[in-house]
Amino acid sequence: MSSTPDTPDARGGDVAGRVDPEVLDELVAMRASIDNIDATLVYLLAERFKATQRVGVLKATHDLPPADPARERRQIERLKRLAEDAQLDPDFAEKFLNFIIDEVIRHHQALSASSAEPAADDAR
Ligand SMILES: O=C(O)C(=O)C[C@]1(C(=O)O)C=C[C@@H](O)C=C1
Repeated sequence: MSSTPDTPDARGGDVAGRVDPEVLDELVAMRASIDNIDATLVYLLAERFKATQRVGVLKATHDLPPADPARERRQIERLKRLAEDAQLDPDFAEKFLNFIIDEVIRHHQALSASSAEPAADDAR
């Protein structure tokens, strides 16, 4: 099942039987941690998209442009500084944020387009 992390009998997957038990133990422990981190990322992204969905509705309702490049620049500079402090590659942080923002802008554009469509009753 996709939401089930590795079970003990699936320990190590491809490398089980090919490495020392201590190495396998560490690999399995690190994979358990990775499973938790990936789950957290999914929850965090879900919350972020809930917030941006609401922003998209506000923008569509009040005729605001889907993208705000100045806000994006400030966010990217801020996250690059945070990434450096956290020893994460700042270029990767920038690419990751841009990937998410591009998706958000697509959602905003779709909302604006659908709110600009005349309602069925108005199409006479
Ligand atoms: O803050 C906004 O205005 C948003 O629409 C959110 C967001 C983002 O995902 O961070 C997305 C698009 C904008 O260009 C800027 C930022």
